[in-house]
Amino acid sequence: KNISHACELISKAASTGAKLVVLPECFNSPYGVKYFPEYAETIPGETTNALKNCAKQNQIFLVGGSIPERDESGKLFNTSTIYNPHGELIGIFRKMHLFDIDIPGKITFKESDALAPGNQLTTFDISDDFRVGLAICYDVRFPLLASLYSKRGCHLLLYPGAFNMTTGPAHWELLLRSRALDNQMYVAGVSPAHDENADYKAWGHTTLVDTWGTIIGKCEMNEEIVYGEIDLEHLKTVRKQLPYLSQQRHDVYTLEEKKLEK
Ligand SMILES: NC(=O)CC(=O)C(=O)O
Repeated sequence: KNISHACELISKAASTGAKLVVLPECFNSPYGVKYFPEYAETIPGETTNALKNCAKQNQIFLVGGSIPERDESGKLFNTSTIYNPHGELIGIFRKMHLFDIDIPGKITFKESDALAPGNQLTTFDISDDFRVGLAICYDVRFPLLASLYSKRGCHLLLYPGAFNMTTGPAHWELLLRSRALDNQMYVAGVSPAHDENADYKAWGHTTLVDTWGTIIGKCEMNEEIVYGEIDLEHLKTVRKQLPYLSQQRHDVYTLEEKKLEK
């Protein structure tokens, strides 16, 4: 049901002219450690086959939020898949920082009880001068990861993510706007809608922020498609007027990406 609903909404977004569509974290399953083994799929599998067809039929770039993935060795990951308008799988990203937190009386979550972390950054190009980077939810709290994407030349950073009713109101928007300003990039956080009957109650509030840190697309807690324009001229103008990305003191400090095994 979730997969076919996602495909309906993807087609709806594409029919209004969307060229890139992004789904939320864990859009095909409940979000919770006990659910991951039950709902995990291989790639290719039922969900990714449907997404592939959806991207092709609608001739769009599609970022398939995330799904619980089971790899060939049996390990589980929180994984996002990316398709081009021909329906080809052009990349995957596995959540790098697992959501292990304990706020007594509010929320305790330990993704690492079920999942393994990914070790690799993932970018894809929409055109010669438009590069997109991808990370998932808790990854937004790690500014060095976003800076590495900036170093790789990204213009837009996507975070399929499901914050909750404790951390969502406090941090979701602030983090998305911070990552946008840190790196003078467009940033989108794409959340499942709030479901009062779910074990994990998502904060919702899908949000798109521009290079200046302004929110240019947003919804509340209910299900909604959020639309936005990525204006690369605006990005260039802001970076020219406020050139702090090129004013970093790499003679004093530096950031290095390490290449690890998958
Ligand atoms: N669900 C997450 O991965 C992260 C989250 O809710 C938070 O950082 O807060």
